Amino acid sequence: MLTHPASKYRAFAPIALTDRTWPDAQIGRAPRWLSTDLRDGNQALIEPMDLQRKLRMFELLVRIGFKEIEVGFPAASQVEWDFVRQLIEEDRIPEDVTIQVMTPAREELIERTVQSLAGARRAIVHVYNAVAPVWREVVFGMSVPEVIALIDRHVRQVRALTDARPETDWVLQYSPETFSLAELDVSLAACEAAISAWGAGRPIILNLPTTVEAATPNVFADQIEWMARRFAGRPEVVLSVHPHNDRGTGTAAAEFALMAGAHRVEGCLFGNGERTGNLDIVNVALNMYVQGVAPQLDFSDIDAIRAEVEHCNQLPVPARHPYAGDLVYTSFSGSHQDAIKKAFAARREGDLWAIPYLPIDPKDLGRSYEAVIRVNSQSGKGGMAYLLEADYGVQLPRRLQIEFSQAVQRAMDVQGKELSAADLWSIFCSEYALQEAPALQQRRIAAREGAQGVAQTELSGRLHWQGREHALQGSGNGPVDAFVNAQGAATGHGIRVLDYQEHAMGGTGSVGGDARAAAYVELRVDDGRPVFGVGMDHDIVSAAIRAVTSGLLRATRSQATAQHPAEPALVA
Ligand SMILES: CC(=O)SCCNC(=O)CCNC(=O)[C@H](O)C(C)(C)COP(=O)(O)OP(=O)(O)OC[C@H]1O[C@@H](n2cnc3c(N)ncnc32)[C@H](O)[C@@H]1OP(=O)(O)O
Ligand SMILES: CC(C)C(=O)C(=O)O
Repeated sequence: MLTHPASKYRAFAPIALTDRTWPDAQIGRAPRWLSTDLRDGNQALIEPMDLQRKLRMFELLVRIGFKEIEVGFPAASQVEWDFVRQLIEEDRIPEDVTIQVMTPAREELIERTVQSLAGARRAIVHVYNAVAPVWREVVFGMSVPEVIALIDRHVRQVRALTDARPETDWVLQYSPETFSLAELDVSLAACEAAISAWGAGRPIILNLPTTVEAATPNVFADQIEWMARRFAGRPEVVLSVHPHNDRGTGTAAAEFALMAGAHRVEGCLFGNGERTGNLDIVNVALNMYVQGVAPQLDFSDIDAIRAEVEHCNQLPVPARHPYAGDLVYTSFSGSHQDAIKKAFAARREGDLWAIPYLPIDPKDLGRSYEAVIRVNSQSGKGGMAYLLEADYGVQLPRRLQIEFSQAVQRAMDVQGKELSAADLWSIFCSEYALQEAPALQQRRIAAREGAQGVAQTELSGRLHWQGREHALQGSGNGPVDAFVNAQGAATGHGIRVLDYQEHAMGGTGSVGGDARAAAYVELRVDDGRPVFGVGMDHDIVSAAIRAVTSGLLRATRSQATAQHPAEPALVA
């Protein structure tokens, strides 16, 4: 790269429009949309669509709700011609949909283009020619007056050919190609030439492209406002824009252009198109949607639409693509997951959408919440807890989440890749000894009145504990207390319950397939550090008893590790 890029590249000159009004405007309703997937999108494909793929794309665009569809460049190839003929002859164009076809301003191509539309109810003939200096000087070798004369001649030709076919309702679209790079007065003169050759008062679409993005999108907005002022009060003129994305600002250019007075927007689904693509219509439409404006296009099943577009274009939509990529509703990082989890818990039916890090409800686009949170080394306790609750129905107390996240981090350090909900569940089951913690056999529980009329619980049973069968007997102010006392007496450990929580189980917990209840107990054993135990069983008392044995098992294991630490691993 150059140290002084100014020696090779020139800054785009700003537009002299000091009284611009567009920065204060708001987009309050959907524009007219034109999909050019079948033309500009198609001409950029490694392998342009065949008839079958073109038809699938057309039908998809109709289902989404496009009312104007550029179906091809009929003079370019047999497939393009045949497709236009197929749509017309097989009566495949819905009543409320208008097809558009494109031709350069070249006599023989215009003739064939208009012929291709024979029998259409309504059609837009789209004529273009480049108007910017490099094209005038280098590509065509034409002066400005010659360019204007060329437009006049070719639009008159379109008029004569279409007037001869009155059975079709004709609209002309004229594009000063390379508008973004051209002098505004030349573009204006080109547009005026097209209007007068087509006939003053007849419907015409003036389509202003950023054929190649050349400046920041505010400059394009200035260009559009400058042009819009010249056509104000002329209802037959529809001002359309056709942004590309060379600077990565196609979406901003389209939005600013709408604020600056454009009525219509051309683009492609997911931004397919020449080079870095055409404007991504899905992006602009859904940006509107999340501002509360109905875009009049239906993306309720975004994944099915994406799959169909990928099939037709034979190009993938990247994982980070706005609104549609695989990963765009997924958070890996702990603080994001924590905020999302809390906001979902606080959300009530009918609330405005206000979930941190999720600008749109994925369900509106047919996405589930499943992939919203995924766990890797950047994740914290909130994400793990969310996945275990969503998939296994366990509602882990906050301090247990903190304890468990350390076990997950250890697994992550070894494995170094993403952990699924099933992976987390398996770590959870082994960490809390859910399979190993024994149940109390031959359990008997009785209530009796103790001293001063205080209710007491008597508990007895048999517990298989560390290779031996213990006969347990204890009393307390409830079954958990009675069991703790009984187990402490039988095993010789001093056990204190610091916290106890329980809940009925939803989800599909796979420990004890019929588990209906979960219990979490925080214990201090023999004055060691607090540890959690977890139990799941068909009733809450059995779950609580398992939780205490799980906690005791973990505490005694960690005491053993502290007394006999493992040999330090050898570092290579
Ligand atoms: C920005 C856009 O997306 S515009 C749309 C671009 N889309 C496409 O090009 C896809 C379809 N195109 C095609 O199939 C072909 O390019 C066709 C059928 C249009 C033309 O093919 P060809 O006649 O072989 O011309 P080719 O594409 O090589 O080059 C363009 C020629 O047309 C000339 N030309 C372009 N516009 C005009 C015009 N208005 N009047 C006279 N000549 C013109 C160019 O100067 C060049 O001529 P040259 O070969 O004498 O230098
Ligand atoms: C509108 C037409 C001419 C176009 O595709 C472009 O300029 O990018």
